[in-house]
Amino acid sequence: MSPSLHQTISILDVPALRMIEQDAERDGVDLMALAALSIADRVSARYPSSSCVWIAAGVGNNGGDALFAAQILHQRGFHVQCMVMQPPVSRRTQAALAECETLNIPIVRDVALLHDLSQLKPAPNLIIDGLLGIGINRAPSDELAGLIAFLNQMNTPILALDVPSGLNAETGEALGEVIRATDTLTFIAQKSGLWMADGADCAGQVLLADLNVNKDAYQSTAGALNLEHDAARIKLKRPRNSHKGRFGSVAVVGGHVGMLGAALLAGRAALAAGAGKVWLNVLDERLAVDVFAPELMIRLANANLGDAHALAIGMGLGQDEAAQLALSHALGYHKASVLDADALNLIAHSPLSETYKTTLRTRTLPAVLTPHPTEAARLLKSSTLDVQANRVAAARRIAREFASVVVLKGAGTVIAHPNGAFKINTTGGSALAVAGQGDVLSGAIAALLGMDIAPFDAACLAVYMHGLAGDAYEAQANGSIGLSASATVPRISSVLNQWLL
Ligand SMILES: NC(=O)C1=CN([C@@H]2O[C@H](COP(=O)(O)OP(=O)(O)OC[C@H]3O[C@@H](n4cnc5c(N)ncnc54)[C@H](O)[C@@H]3O)[C@@H](O)[C@H]2O)[C@@H](O)CC1
Ligand SMILES: [K+]
Repeated sequence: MSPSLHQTISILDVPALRMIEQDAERDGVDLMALAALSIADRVSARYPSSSCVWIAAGVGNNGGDALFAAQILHQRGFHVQCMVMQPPVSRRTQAALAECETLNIPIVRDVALLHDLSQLKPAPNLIIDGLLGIGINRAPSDELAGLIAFLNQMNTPILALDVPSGLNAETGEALGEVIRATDTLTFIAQKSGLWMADGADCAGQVLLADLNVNKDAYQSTAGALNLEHDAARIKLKRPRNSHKGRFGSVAVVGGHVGMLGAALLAGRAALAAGAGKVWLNVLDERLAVDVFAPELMIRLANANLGDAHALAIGMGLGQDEAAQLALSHALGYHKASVLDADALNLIAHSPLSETYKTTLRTRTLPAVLTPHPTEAARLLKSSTLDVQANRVAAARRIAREFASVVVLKGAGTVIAHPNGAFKINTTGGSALAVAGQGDVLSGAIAALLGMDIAPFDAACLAVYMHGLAGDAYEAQANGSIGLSASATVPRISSVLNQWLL
């Protein structure tokens, strides 16, 4: 999707959407009519009125949106074919169906007839999915699942209404068979499930029809999409009259025997993201120089860290006693810090675990923790499945419990602030799902922290830029395979420079 830049696009949860629905009803605002008009306008803008549109409607108000849109499209001359497998339970949807009947819009009511329908000519140019919206509360029944599977295999663009049917709007979890949409036209506000977990693959291009609802009074979840960031841009702009001392310095603490690569990647990424100076404080004493990045200054893990503005701790750190001492040493400096990998594992489970937690909780400047789902599960003493089942809730809980900014990586990276605010990232894809990308991201976050960008902003911006680097690769390579973490490093500089133009 390409939401307009430099504005906050808020995410609402289902209770907030329900409140809006009730308030609109009380005030006599017909949101369903507005939704139907926005659907019809979207279709009219993309397809000539000679097009054939199949419209699948469910028993709830999602089906009502679809059936009222069917009427408008029919009146505009589109060749409309509705599918209503079960009698509507929603009063408005019942009324919409009755009006479709009055207008003699063809309606298929028996799933067994679908096979015949697939033989119909003309074939559809577009399928509109109004089967299930935010009211889904169980996996689609066999009959519904059959219809969803049938529509998915039609090889026809699908416009999902509000949410692809079968998807949990908040968690992004597919509850069973789920519509794989080309586009999703979502109403009133963004939903987190459209951007994460299965939603990242099922929602397609996400478009927002806000139905003119003023959402200020309903921001219960304090969530938003992670887009570009004007405040950080000001900090990153470089006057001609500059010197390296103005751009902050970073120390990477990690790189135990056999795991030096992680520290090297983080260090190189910090340089690529604009850090003025970067040290590698490593546990493997044998590393004298990075011949591919000789500007990295190498010293031992327990060396003085007082000269660094920001620390990246944990990349290839290991978990032995030396690693624990290095973590204690680094945390003792109370610098702006990003903690990843083994630093997180040691915080979750080690003899010094409670000490580390207390240090994090008593910091004046929150640290940034960057767990992947399994590391998040260790921090929460739960399971990876539980974390993935509600990524926003997991990220917010870690942020609260550890008084830290949290970057929960994965499809739909969640950035959570200890005060409950969160963002869901809108860039990046499977190109970044390879070894070493976490080290690159941590290095980039540390570079921004070193420039005195606030932890939550630094995390949001680095995640966004890292995702853009992945997207640029996918566009260039026509696919997501083959981007190494090392090759991502120079792309971080490219996207930052382009963004600062
Ligand atoms: N919230 C709002 O203010 C607005 C909502 N609108 C639409 O209304 C939708 C929400 O309407 P509803 O609350 O009626 O919810 P849905 O249209 O999602 O449907 C809920 C109904 O489906 C049933 N159901 C749930 N899971 C099922 C399953 N797996 N298989 C079969 N049936 C299942 C439920 O028992 C309930 O009867 C939104 O997604 C949106 O499309 C729009 O009209 C615009 C305004
Ligand atoms: K839907």
